[in-house]
Amino acid sequence: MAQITLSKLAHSYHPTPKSEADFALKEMDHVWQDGGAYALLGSSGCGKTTLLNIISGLVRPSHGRVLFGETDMTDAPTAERNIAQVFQFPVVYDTMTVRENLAFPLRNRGKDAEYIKRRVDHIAAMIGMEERLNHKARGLTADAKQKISLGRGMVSEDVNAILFDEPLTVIDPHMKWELRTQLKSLHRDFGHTMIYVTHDQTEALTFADKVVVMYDGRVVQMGTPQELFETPAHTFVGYFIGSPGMNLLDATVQGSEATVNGVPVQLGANYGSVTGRVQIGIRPEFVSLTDEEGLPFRLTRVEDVGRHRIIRGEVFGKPMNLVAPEGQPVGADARVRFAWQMVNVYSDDWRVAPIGARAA
Ligand SMILES: Nc1ncnc2c1ncn2[C@@H]1O[C@H](COP(=O)(O)OP(=O)(O)OP(=O)(O)O)[C@@H](O)[C@H]1O
Repeated sequence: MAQITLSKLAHSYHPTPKSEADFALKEMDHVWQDGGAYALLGSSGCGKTTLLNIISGLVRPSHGRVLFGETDMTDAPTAERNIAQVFQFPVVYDTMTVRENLAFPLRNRGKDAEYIKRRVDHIAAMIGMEERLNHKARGLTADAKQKISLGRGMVSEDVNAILFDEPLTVIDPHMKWELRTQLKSLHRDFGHTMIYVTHDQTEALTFADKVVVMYDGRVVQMGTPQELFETPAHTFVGYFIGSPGMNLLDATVQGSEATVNGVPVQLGANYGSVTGRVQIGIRPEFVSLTDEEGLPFRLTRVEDVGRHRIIRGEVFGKPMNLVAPEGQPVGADARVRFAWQMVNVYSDDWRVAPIGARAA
């Protein structure tokens, strides 16, 4: 197993890239810790698959280096990298049995028959295929085949990393939950470095210790689920993580006070003088309705979602959602106020770090 370092890594599929827009991956420097469970999250086309394929060696980066531990692997072929990769759709050998498919990576690495049998039996139990080990893969359903692909990805104990590219897309919802739990326990037992690509934030947040959010070819934040929730580093993280996402309002900020359309809003820290396009961000969980001072709120809709309600509306024409306890009355001329410790400040979409504590 190995720590993976991406050093000044960038990738363009154009032979002669002319501007940033020609890069599927913009320059990045990141270290993926040995043994970490990472989820790579972002909308379609943001570069997730490109990044995985660069780590596994299927794509050679046009710029920068990839290191495993201290070893430069940028030009090493896939076979030398000792990485297992599971794709969105099954890759199985139809003429082989389930057992032969699962054993394939171990045979390739010259493991002995007894070890192979033990590992294959163990993995077959994890993916619920013990009964079908001697069946040919041909004729199995797509979801059974995908379980074999997953099993084959997990069968080697000594891989540098296991990369999963939306592996549960074709799996039925109940089995999805079960397999995700299995992956998590596999990670606990063997401590493989795992990188798991998904569009789905629930999948990402339940699987990973660290969630890596990509937007437009960049990693915009690498953090724990709590960090992504409390201090989104970019407005995209605020919007993408959470349901509903973070509320954003244009503002001016001076010291520990923001002003939104002339109305003052307290902040939890001192930000000095912030320039650029300044916005304040607040999660719906930290917004409440008030009869006292606050920002004027125009209600548009109330959704009952089990134990709480999502109250949707507007503040100065901009969307403002809040999560409220079940049954909370909403007045026609309500105001909203924010838990000021939980307000974040953004300049040109990036979070601004406070420069000190708020003045008493
Ligand atoms: N082989 C290729 N040749 C040219 N452009 C490509 C190639 N593969 C991907 N791209 C482009 O690179 C960008 C990033 O694509 P990538 O597949 O890495 O994104 P993704 O986040 O994995 O998307 P998805 O979630 O839809 O799979 C996209 O603009 C895509 O069109």
